[in-house]
Amino acid sequence: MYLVTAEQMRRLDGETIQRLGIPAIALMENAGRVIAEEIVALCRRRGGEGCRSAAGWEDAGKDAALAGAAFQVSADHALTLDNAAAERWFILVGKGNNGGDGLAAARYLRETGIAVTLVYAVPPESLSGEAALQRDAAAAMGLPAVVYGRDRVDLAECSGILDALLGTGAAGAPRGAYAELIAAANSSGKVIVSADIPSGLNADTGETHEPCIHASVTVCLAFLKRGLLQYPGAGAAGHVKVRAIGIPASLATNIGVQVHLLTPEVLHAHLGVDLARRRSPDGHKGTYGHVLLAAGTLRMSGAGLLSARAALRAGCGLVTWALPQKLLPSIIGSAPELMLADVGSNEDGTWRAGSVSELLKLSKERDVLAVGPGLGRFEADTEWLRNLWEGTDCPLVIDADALNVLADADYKSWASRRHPVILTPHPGEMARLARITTAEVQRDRISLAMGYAKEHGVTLVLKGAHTVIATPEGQAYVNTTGHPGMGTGGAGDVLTGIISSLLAQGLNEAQAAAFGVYLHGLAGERAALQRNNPAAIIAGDIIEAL
Ligand SMILES: NC(=O)C1=CN([C@@H]2O[C@H](COP(=O)(O)OP(=O)(O)OC[C@H]3O[C@@H](n4cnc5c(N)ncnc54)[C@H](O)[C@@H]3O)[C@@H](O)[C@H]2O)[C@H](O)CC1
Ligand SMILES: [K+]
Repeated sequence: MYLVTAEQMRRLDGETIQRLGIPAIALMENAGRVIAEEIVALCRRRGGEGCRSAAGWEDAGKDAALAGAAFQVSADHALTLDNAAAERWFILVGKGNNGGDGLAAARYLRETGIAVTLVYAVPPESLSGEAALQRDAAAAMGLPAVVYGRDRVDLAECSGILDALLGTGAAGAPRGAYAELIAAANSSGKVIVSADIPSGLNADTGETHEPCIHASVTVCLAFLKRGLLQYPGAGAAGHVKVRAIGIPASLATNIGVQVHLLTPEVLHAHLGVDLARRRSPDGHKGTYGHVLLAAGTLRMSGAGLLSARAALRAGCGLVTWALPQKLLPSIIGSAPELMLADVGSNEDGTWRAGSVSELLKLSKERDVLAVGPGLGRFEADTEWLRNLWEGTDCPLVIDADALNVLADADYKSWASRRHPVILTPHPGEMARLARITTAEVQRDRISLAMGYAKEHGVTLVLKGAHTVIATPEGQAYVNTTGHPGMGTGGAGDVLTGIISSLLAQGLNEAQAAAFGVYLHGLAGERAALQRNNPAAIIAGDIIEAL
């Protein structure tokens, strides 16, 4: 599934209308219809109607077939509601096409028997184009209408509100009547369904203006808008339903949309990942790759252990953990499946810059080098990392403290590598890398990750809610697995282990980063189910759930 910006949506809209010749009003009709369907579905869930209607329809079909009927008259199930008379919806209508969608939805809702009242944010005469056609159709159908500011309206006097004030054409914070209606809708305490995006949301960045609708459901039209996956917008959108309105998905490829929702389908069809993870019957531990991990200090030995164990659980054949000598006594025996490589250490258990020659030697017979978890900082660490960057002939995964080393270096001047680099920063580490604040990182994670990956020629995994994976070629994937309970010490170390393991097994950098992030989140979800509470999980549980 594609994620688009408002600008890309305009182009897709234009292509459909101009190149395919589908009239704009047809798209708007489809939009109105699917919005109405989602409102009916919501009313059904609320009224406890469940699947009764669906079963009834099926039975009627069966009866007709048994009776040998030549034709069958049935209600439009998606727009049928048993308790319609109990529903009264306000439709908040803006001046643009978002308002037009709302007007179309109002007509469909009225047909189900739901009482609807149009609440115009602007005088209806100011609507134009397709929205004006919808205004006239609604008026011809006799739908009651009020104009905000001119007529009295109490938004609490309804069972639900459709927010069709502002969509992808909005610019800046809602003004005037729009702002007042949004504030009134939010404080009404009524369920709110947003058409396309919550009004007041920046469709691209996910920033919420003051005020912004807080929806229970957002019926997103045609393609997911990036802002619905980025916080705080993702929180304001509630449950997001993406519904087709007649714009072919293939157009997104034509106009060069490069951001995808990370689903099994995208992993398989777009990235070419073998989700079944078949292993060859005559494979052996050498077949599945060997990870070299440089991690851990006396104070943070657990980080290395978590990465190493996660790598093994994710399926690679062998893991060698290179670690400071002082750590050895406490680690020996704690993970018998691992191979340990003593690279010496300073008195206090920290890394020695001289360990680099040993690492370079070890890396020659390994398939991946992962550096950083629990590494700490040490003297001449920039030169140490530079040597690994320039001297290793295998993919490199850089995490945690090694990212901070990188942030201090002018690494764009380092020799280019034949093999890929994957960086896995959390927002704080990303801020140091990009030399901006964490708030600036979070403002538009997708654009930032895409820009950084392209500029620096790395595959970037920007962690956090909806982790973003960006490739140097300009593709990006936004993850949906995982939950806030995974914000726990060591979860990132586990991810580094998983990604490194997948690289060792022969996946390319985009596949390993995307599939690794996806699996990590899925394992976190499974661990939360096993524990009965997301907050209770610890990093080790994620490994065991893999
Ligand atoms: N993309 C599609 O294929 C389809 C989209 N549909 C819907 O159309 C909207 C986008 O419509 P557009 O007319 O471009 O813009 P809006 O309705 O979002 O609003 C523009 C309108 O609002 C006024 N305005 C803009 N910013 C503000 C502000 N900050 N405060 C107050 N007023 C503002 C301005 O005057 C403009 O006139 C999309 O989201 C879909 O819902 C189609 O209906 C189906 C096809
Ligand atoms: K809206």
